[in-house]
Amino acid sequence: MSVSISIQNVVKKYDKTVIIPDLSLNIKNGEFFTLLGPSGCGKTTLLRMIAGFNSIEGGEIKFDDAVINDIPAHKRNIGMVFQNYAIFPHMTVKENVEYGLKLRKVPKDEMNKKVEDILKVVKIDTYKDRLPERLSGGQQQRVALARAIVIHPSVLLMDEPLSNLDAKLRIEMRSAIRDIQKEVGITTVYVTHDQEEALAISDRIAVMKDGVIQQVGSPKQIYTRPSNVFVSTFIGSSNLLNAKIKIESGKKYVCFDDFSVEMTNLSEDIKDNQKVIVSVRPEEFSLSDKGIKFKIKNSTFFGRYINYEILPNKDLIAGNQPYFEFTQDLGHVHDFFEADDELCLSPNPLKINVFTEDGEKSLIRDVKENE
Ligand SMILES: Nc1ncnc2c1ncn2[C@@H]1O[C@H](COP(=O)(O)OP(=O)(O)OP(=O)(O)O)[C@@H](O)[C@H]1O
Repeated sequence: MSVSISIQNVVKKYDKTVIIPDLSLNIKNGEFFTLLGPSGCGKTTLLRMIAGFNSIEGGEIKFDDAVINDIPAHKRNIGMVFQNYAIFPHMTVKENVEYGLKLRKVPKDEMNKKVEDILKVVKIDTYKDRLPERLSGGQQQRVALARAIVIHPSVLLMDEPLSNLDAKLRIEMRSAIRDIQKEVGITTVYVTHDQEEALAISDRIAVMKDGVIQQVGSPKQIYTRPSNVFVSTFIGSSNLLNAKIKIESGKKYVCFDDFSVEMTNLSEDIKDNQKVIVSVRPEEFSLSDKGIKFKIKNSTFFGRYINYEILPNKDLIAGNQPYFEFTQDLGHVHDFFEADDELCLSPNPLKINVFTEDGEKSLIRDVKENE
């Protein structure tokens, strides 16, 4: 039986070093939930706390209503899939998948049926008598997945399961994993530092930094309405511009040098003259007669679109990004810009995000840190 996971005020320390100071999170039953963040932010540490491989120095973790802090890993009924497939090399595919059921002393007929079924679900039934050395990386990861889910775990935990696969196979496997998870319906916690993978695979994502959750939301919420500058730059690319708020006759504007755009979704408490950071995604700019002036530094042709590295007036550059980006879809475009060309770009006021000067808080109405 799949369960919900409630994590309340958990603390993780290694000796005196605090890795997770105080973290709370609720994961719904059947949900595909991803922990996303840069290397060292504590994703694996948290996953191992849920699994029971790491001690918990404060707070509690519950599966449904039961506190599991002191329940040993082998009694938590979890399935795990790791980056290095961790399947037994001397056993066939079928034997690997049977392993957990044999440990649980499942009767032979029932075991055979379960193994046959799961091998079909993960689409490796035709290789069932092969040894792992004769399987591709993707097929080996399917075996690891089958072995994890055949025992009907309450929770499936996956730690960077696609890291060892090449780019094309990663894309193929991430949709396979998503389909399989939906079919079996097991609550899944997935760890990755790959933001594109997280966007493609998850129902919800928690973005972490230094052991602290920055935002929880659906991929769309996190991408379109990040709750702070860190999330906005960690997920996808964002151009960060210094700007100032102008309020005139009840209308609110974001001003960049001599160009301004009216915004209708800024929060109520925003002040006239307030300094802000505006984050604009490369696809949220459009060419315009009036706009922010940029100079082309470089371009990269991707076939379907072209990506320009561009630079504005240096007073507008917030943070230390070496260049800005502007993406042009090539569907209707025939002329390309060259290095040193100048252009005016207008940001789309419905799409851009506005943050406090310190980058910590969104100033867009109704942006939530936790949904
Ligand atoms: N056994 C340990 N003893 C001491 N410190 C540890 C231990 N395991 C992890 N850490 C530290 O805890 C922090 C978080 O590590 P963790 O592996 O959870 O990060 P992560 O977000 O999963 O990173 P990655 O994406 O690189 O795997 C790091 O600073 C790491 O050095």
